[in-house]
Amino acid sequence: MSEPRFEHGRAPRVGVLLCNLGSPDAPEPGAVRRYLAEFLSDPRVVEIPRLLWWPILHGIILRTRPAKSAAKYASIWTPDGSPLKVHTAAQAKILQGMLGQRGHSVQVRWAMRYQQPAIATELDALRAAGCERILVFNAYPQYCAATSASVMDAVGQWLQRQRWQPELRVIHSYPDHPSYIEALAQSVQQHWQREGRGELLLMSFHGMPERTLHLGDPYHCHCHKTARLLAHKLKLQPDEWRIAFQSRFGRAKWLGPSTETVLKELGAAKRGRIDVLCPGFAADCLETLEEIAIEGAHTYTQAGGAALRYIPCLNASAPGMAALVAIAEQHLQGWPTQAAADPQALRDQRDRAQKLGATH
Ligand SMILES: C=CC1=C(C)c2cc3[nH]c(cc4nc(cc5[nH]c(cc1n2)c(C)c5CCC(=O)O)C(CCC(=O)O)=C4C)c(C)c3C=C
Ligand SMILES: [Fe+2]
Ligand SMILES: [Fe+2]
Repeated sequence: MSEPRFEHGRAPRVGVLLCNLGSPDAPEPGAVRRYLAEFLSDPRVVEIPRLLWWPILHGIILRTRPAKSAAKYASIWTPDGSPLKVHTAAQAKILQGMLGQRGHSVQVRWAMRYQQPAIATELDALRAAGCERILVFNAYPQYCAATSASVMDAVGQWLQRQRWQPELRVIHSYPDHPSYIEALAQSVQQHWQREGRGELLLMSFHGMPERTLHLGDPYHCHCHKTARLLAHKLKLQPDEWRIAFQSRFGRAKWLGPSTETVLKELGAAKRGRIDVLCPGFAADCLETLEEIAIEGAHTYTQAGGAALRYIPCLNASAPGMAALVAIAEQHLQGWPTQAAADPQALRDQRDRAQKLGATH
C-alpha cells in the first residue's frame, strides 16, 4: 500500500490511538465465533502450545461457546452496538475535544485489538491525516501481557509494513496514576451519594492464569496496587473492602480469590448490601454488565446476601475523562501539539471546539 507523501512546509501532526480489547460485530453466534476465534488464537491470551490448544479451541470451544456468549451479549447490547465500543468511541471523541481546549492539536482515534475497528486500519488513518508522531494509549489501567503487550504486537505488525514509520510513544498502563485513583474515588463517592453506602466495597478485576504471575507478569501486583491506593483514598478500614478476580476461563489455576467464591462466601455469611466496582475495566462491557451486575448480583442474593449494587466503570464520565486527559497530556510532553504551530490545525481545533460547545 502506498503511504502519505512527504510534503515540504506541512506541519507534522500528532495522533493518539486509544486501544481496548474488542467485541463481536453483533450479539449473534456467527459474529461471536469470529470474535472468539481471533481473540483466543492470540498466543498472548492462551499460552498453551498450539498443537495442544488448536483441537480444544476448534473442536470444543468454538462449537459450544459462541451461542452461550451471544445470548449474554444480547442481554447488554445497546442500539449503537457493544457497550465497550460505544464507551470507547465516546472517550476518544471527548479526549480530542478536551485536549483541544487545553491547546493541543491532536488527532484522536480509537481501535480494538480484536475485530473492528482494527489497530492497523486506525494507524493507517492517522498516518493518512499526516500524523508523524503517534501516542498508543492502552485503555487497560493495569499492565498485562494478554492485553497491553498484545496491543503492542499488533502495532509492531503494522510497523513492519511501514516505510516511513511514525515516532511512537506508548501508555502501557496507569495503575497508580493519581488522576485515575482520584477518578475511581469520585465515582465510588458519587455512587454512595446516589444509592447509599453498602457495608463492603468489593473490587473485582479480570482474572489471569496464576502461572503468569510466576512468569513475571506485573498484572497481579498492579491490581493490588490500584485496590490499595483506592481503599486508602476512600479511607476504608481493612474489613470494609475486598479484592477478587473474575471471568475464569479454562481448567488452569487462576489468580484468586475468585469473585464468584467471594460473593458466595459473603452471601452465606448473610451480609447486607455490598457495592462492587471493576477498576480494571476502563469501559463497561460484557464482563462487568453481565457477569457482575447481572450474574454476580444473582449469585450473591441466591447465597443469602441482601443486595449487590454495581458501580459503573469510569466510561466517559467527567472524572474518568479528566484522568484520561491528564495521562495523555503527561505522555504528549515535548511533542509539537501546540495548535499555534499549525494554522490548519488551529482552524480544525476551532471547528471542533465550536461543535463540542462548552460542555467538556
Ligand atoms: C484465556 C482466556 C482469557 C484471558 C487470559 C483474558 C484476559 C483478559 N481479558 C480482559 C478484558 C476483557 N475480556 C473480555 C471478554 C472475554 N475474555 C475472555 C477470555 C480471556 N480473557 C473471553 C472468552 C471473553 C469473551 C466473552 C466470553 O465468551 O466470555 C472483555 C469484554 C469484551 C466485550 O465485548 O464486552 C474484556 C474487556 C482483560 C483486562 C484481561 C487480562 C487482564
Ligand atoms: Fe477477558
Ligand atoms: Fe466473563
